[in-house]
Amino acid sequence: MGDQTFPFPIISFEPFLKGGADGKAKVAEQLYDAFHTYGWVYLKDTGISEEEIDNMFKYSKRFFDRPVEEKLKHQVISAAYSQGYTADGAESSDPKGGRSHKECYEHRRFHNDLCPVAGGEDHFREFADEFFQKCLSLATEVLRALCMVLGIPQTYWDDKLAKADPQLRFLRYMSIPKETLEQPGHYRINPHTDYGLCTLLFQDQVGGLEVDRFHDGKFVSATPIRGTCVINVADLLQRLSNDKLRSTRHRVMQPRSDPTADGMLPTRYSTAFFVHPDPATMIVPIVKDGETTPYQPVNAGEWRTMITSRNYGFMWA
Ligand SMILES: O=C(O)CCC(=O)C(=O)O
Ligand SMILES: [Fe+2]
Repeated sequence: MGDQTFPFPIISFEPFLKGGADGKAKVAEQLYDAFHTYGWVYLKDTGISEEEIDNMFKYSKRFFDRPVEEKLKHQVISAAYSQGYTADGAESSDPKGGRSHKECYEHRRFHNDLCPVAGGEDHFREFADEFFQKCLSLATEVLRALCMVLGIPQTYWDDKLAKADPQLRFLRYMSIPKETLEQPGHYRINPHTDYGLCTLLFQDQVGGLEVDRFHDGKFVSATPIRGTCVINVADLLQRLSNDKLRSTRHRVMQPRSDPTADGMLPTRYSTAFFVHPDPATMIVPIVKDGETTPYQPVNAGEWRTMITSRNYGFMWA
């Protein structure tokens, strides 16, 4: 299947942020349709500008350009506390043991001790706190929009997000030989679903992100579009919505458009914001009349620690 036509909806969020009741309802419907069909949407006019995104990537690059010994001082040390740096290949959600060639820096608003020291040379921590807040505001509005179509009160998320501890993840996919990625089991990031409520994703212009839109193993390119933020449903929202919203598999491969002249893949940067609710939240499926559910209620905090331990497992084995 070629993807000449862009395979995902691009939705302006402005009518939700600034419009009246009709505008809000329309955006909520559009989001619901996209999340129901694909689990995946491109949002524009999010309130986070192109300049702010460019600036965020500058901070990210400066962080990853630090010497590896320094980055390792901030290494993630516990699953309940997934905060800090993971080096190339250190995290993988592939049950078959696939290798993901990336480095990450996870920033959270609580338990911040592993963060690079506040006021450091480029004020990375202060910057990350600020960007985190912008992402949290946007995510809160997106989740509120979904209340309108899921038939739950607008206030539903208030207590679940007040003490929520989402995760802002800066990623760098280092430049590696194209040949390396062509070996079986090697990825920039292996196919996976995210495991919080939803994820905001900002990507640079390199490309390579792919999505299994209809859960049939046929991945299509989620091409970068400047100034947009990709939003995807993750496992907890799928459970909560009793499968009405789909947590969609995705991966990062070599960009389809490329092969580089010297056989090296270009460095790629992306930044994800994984929206996890307050760890005390119970995720109880919303089951409408006449429906059944395959899901038991789960505690969001235990769920997160369980999956984080699995993904980072061997670091602490
Ligand atoms: O880098 C990307 O575009 C995707 C990252 C991702 O899927 C993740 O970190 O869960
Ligand atoms: Fe992901």
